[in-house]
Amino acid sequence: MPRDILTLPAPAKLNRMLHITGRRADGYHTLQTLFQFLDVGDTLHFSVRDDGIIGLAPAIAGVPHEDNLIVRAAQALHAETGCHLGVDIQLDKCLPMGGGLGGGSSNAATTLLALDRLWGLRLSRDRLAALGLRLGADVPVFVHGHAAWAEGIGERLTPVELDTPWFVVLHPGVTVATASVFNALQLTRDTPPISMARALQGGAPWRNDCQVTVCERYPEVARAIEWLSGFAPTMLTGTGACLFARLTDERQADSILQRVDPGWHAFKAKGCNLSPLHAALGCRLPPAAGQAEAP
Ligand SMILES: C[C@](O)(CO)[C@H](O)COP(=O)(O)OP(=O)(O)OC[C@H]1O[C@@H](n2ccc(N)nc2=O)[C@H](O)[C@@H]1O
Ligand SMILES: Nc1ncnc2c1ncn2[C@@H]1O[C@H](COP(=O)(O)OP(=O)(O)OP(=O)(O)O)[C@@H](O)[C@H]1O
Repeated sequence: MPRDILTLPAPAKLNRMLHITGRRADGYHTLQTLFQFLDVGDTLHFSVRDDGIIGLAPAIAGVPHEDNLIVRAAQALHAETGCHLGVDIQLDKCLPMGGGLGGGSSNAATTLLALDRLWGLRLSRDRLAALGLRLGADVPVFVHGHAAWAEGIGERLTPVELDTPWFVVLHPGVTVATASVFNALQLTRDTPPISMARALQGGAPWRNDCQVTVCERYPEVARAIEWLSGFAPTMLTGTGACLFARLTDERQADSILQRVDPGWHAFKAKGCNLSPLHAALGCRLPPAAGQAEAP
């Protein structure tokens, strides 16, 4: 008898603002960022198996099985709990890789939450987030599932309520390696820390400290930002290459999408304060510490 299949989303995230405030001894950069989810993303289908094998299909071109964050998340649960169950996972990949939308991290978080449920592990969200942090700096926010003010390397999270506009997200067709941006000599990495309240109340304009460096190295990103800024305020997410414009309504998004350069890939999406993953799992919103309108 085939087992039941659990189907869950792995949404994208945006960094609505991103400040780099320093660099730790281990090379990782300390950030202050506002994370928000989008109502679009990848989809994963899970089916438990008894033999401990972790199957994933289709493979992602250029990412060996053992390096895939989905497989690494499942293996991390095996190591943490001694569980001997396995799983077959089917991945419907929609999000661009290395786009600053956190697709790999989101895939990992969805796997952690799905297998926690399917394997009957009952680990706390904090423990799953700590496991996830070893896989990537963005995994904890996807595990906790609420829009958040993040500090540290992105793991110290405070839930917030942000405005939930429509966005156009544009991928300018170039791949940006996160590590190369963080290693750039000219990167701004000394932005003075601000309080969460000040960020949320618009006391400092929302910007992304990686944007200048990424635009210098990738002229196509600069060209795309200039084009999209002609319609609405536009910013890089994460270390790029994707950018997003915050719109007044869905019709404006549709109108922009009709004019996008054929060499670029763009889609519309709505901001969400509760992750679509947690909505699918039936989780309630935790109380938010702060509320904001984009300044
Ligand atoms: C910039 C953000 O997109 C903001 O959401 C994320 O912090 C990036 O998170 P991520 O893609 O999950 O990054 P990781 O896979 O953890 O790290 C990739 C590489 O980026 C650099 N890195 C990453 C995050 C960080 N806070 N400081 C860093 O210096 C490190 O060289 C690291 O080896
Ligand atoms: N399941 C996965 N999905 C996507 N990328 C994966 C996956 N597993 C491993 N990777 C690797 O992780 C890299 C980063 O992928 P991801 O899509 O998370 O980047 P990103 O959108 O730039 O994320 P971030 O905003 O966190 O920097 C990919 O280039 C790929 O080599």
